[in-house]
Amino acid sequence: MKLNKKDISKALESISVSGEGQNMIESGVVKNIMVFNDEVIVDLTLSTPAMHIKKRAEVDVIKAIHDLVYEKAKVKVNITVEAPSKKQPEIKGKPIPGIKNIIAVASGKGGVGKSTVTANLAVSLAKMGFNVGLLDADIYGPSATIMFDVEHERPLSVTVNGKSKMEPVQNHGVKILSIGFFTKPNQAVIWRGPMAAKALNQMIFDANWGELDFLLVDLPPGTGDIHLSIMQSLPITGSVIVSTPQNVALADAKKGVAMFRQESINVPILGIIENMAYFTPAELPDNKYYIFGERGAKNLAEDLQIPFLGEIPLVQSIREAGDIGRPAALQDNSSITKALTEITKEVVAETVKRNTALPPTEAIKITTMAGCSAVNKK
Ligand SMILES: Nc1ncnc2c1ncn2[C@@H]1O[C@H](COP(=O)(O)OP(=O)(O)OP(=O)(O)O)[C@@H](O)[C@H]1O
Repeated sequence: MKLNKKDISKALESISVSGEGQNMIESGVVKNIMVFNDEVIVDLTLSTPAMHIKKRAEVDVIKAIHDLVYEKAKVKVNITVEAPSKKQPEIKGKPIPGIKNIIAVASGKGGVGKSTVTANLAVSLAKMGFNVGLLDADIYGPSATIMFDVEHERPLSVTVNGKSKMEPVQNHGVKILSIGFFTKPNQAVIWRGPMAAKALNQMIFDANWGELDFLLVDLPPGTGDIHLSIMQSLPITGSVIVSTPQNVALADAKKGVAMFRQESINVPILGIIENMAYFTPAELPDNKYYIFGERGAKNLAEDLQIPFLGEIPLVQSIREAGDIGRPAALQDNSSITKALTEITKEVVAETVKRNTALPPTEAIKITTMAGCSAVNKK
């Protein structure tokens, strides 16, 4: 059987590129198609070295040609990886209409309070007048549903412009989607990179987020495959790293920084937040006990030349507030709320600085500054 190039190209249009919202032909991933009788050679250029993404691209091409053109075609797929050549941090992925800034919150080590910090940043931003979304991408231990007291809710399906979309659940002024909405409590879920990436892509691109000034993404701890998938499919404005001052946490935070700085990822780092910086007992509010060491994250920020965004003490009420689903930043005029507000202002200020230094794409413009004087800093 003699195949023709046009049919092959048409078949490849049925394959969508992860996170791009475009098909393989439109996105320019397919560099060349050669046809000799029943043999087809397809050259692809991908921007990610991740093994599972390369494998998926190859399988998708073979399947599309077999299903849509000729089931006995002999297909060969050549894949080259072209890492983005620019050294400058840059915004990647297709801008998501309506979402102005996407901030990834990462930690390296687990249990350092990344989700607690993300939840508090989200409500602080909402209190300042920003439109805020929170995407809980922590596939290993999603906790946003508990921290926002929406554990028993489920996102509804809505129709937007004829398309069915997932409506984020809303509480405390924040729109929330979490991998926790789709797993059963007490069930250990083992997500492989591609599965998790697919679920997350749906929560990002098939959700009705509406207009957002900030979408905070609570990443899983660590620096694995799933991070790579998220970073490379989303136009991430910048990342925030959370660490305790302890050496083991700092070592992992360093790996997190290295991951964001890696050439193929290259996401700007907005700064480091030191969580559990010291312990202050409620009955001795002026005493500080440096349980996990002193100034560790601050020193790390200096060493790596990354902005230090502030410190959060280890306080029982922060843990309690998270457990009852009312993040501590919602308390009126407490010293904790003030500390969290200051850190949030730093995050906004760094975002604005970052956006000024980057090309002004739709993905990174901030339009609402309501209530935030930090933006006029420096
Ligand atoms: N500053 C703090 N003061 C008191 N408790 C805190 C503080 N920060 C976090 N915690 C508590 O520490 C525990 C771990 O926090 P959290 O779940 O936010 O960590 P995490 O880094 O997101 O963990 P993982 O990503 O590994 O699931 C929670 O019980 C939380 O309430």
